[in-house]
Amino acid sequence: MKQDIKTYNVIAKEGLEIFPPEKYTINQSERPAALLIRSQDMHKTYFGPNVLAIARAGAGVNNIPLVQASANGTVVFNTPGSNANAVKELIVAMLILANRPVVSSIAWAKKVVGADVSLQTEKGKNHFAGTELAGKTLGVIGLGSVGSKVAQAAVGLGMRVVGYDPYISVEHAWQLSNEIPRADGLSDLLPQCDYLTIHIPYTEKNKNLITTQQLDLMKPNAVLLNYSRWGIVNEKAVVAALDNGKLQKYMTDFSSNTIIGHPKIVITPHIGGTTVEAEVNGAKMAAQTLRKYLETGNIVNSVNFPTIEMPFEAPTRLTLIHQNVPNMVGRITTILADEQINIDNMINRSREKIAYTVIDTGTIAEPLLKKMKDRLLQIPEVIRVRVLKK
Ligand SMILES: NC(=O)c1ccc[n+]([C@@H]2O[C@H](COP(=O)([O-])OP(=O)(O)OC[C@H]3O[C@@H](n4cnc5c(N)ncnc54)[C@H](O)[C@@H]3O)[C@@H](O)[C@H]2O)c1
Ligand SMILES: O=C(O)[C@H](O)COP(=O)(O)O
Repeated sequence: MKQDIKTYNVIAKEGLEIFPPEKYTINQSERPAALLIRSQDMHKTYFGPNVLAIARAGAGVNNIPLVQASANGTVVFNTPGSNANAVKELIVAMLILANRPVVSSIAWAKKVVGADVSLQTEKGKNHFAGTELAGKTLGVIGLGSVGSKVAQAAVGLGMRVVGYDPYISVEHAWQLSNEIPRADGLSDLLPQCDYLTIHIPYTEKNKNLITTQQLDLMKPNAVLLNYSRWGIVNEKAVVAALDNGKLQKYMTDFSSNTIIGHPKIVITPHIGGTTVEAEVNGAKMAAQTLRKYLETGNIVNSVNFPTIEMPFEAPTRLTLIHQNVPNMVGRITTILADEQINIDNMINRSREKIAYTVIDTGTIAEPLLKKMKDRLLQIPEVIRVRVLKK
């Protein structure tokens, strides 16, 4: 039977083409096997326990109720790094726009007409003097896929860059040149910055990471950029800091009624990852990850399940999602032994409260397969059992 993939938001066709029509339908069923989304607010969008997986084409997963998904046995994926270059390029543009009056000078130049246009523009350009980035200090909070690229690009622009990420991955640390010192904490970083850019996920812990106390530590006249998420920066504190002249400018991808219309705030409409290339990258990565999970049970790039990659070589594969409690493997394998089923290969991994077991076996007759699945599902801690055939 074909499996249906339900999409929300604009998903690039290059991603949808990864699902062959002989195996999949797209948006054809009320009971989809999986969802392919971008920023759709899944806290407010019902998805039933039948949904095996949700793939987020993009980085941020704060739009997905992860605890509920894990309890359902729904694996959630994202596409790390798929839009990092797009965000990096926009940050470079915003850094330049912060102190070069490009937009206002273009608007002015449009209005200068007449025979002496060249003379008039030459005279008027003095009103549009800016300042340069080279030699200024950029602080980067979060040195993941986006932040590490932003930091490297800023070094290329001649900026002095200081990074802060107490949880940096080894992979991202390798991508940073040794010209980028790491700050020990925000109180070390903030007083150094002429520009501060934030590239971290929205989590309970990161909510209001930048508020009055942190803004007070910043250099007078600094520029703050938030292309991470609404809520990481306290907007009321930012408006106060702009109004009392402490902060020069706030540039963000996230609009709200608190900041709209403020003369020192520049808002872009959440376009950080909105490039043709990033949308194609994200859609393809999400679709490939989903197909891998649906067809082999293997899990990569999940944000709520452990990574498991076991070559699918045997005729039958059982995948079990269960609570991470002692003796689960013992109870599962006892049932298989009872039913005289020989295990070819097996793997078990856990992540916080969830565990995942993959078992490969020879060919099993349908009635026995059904009996075994029913017995496995009777273990109270087992959330989901799938049977995959090669
Ligand atoms: N504006 C956009 O369109 C757009 C596009 C892509 C990503 N984003 C946002 O940017 C975030 C980061 O994206 P990414 O791809 O770089 O993710 P990532 O997971 O690769 O990197 C995030 C980094 O932040 C670090 N971090 C977490 N909490 C921190 C804290 N309190 N202080 C310092 N570092 C901290 C992590 O250790 C990690 O290295 C996403 O979660 C998303 O919300 C926005
Ligand atoms: O987290 C992300 O990847 C970005 O915020 C992009 O979101 P979008 O897919 O809705 O453009």
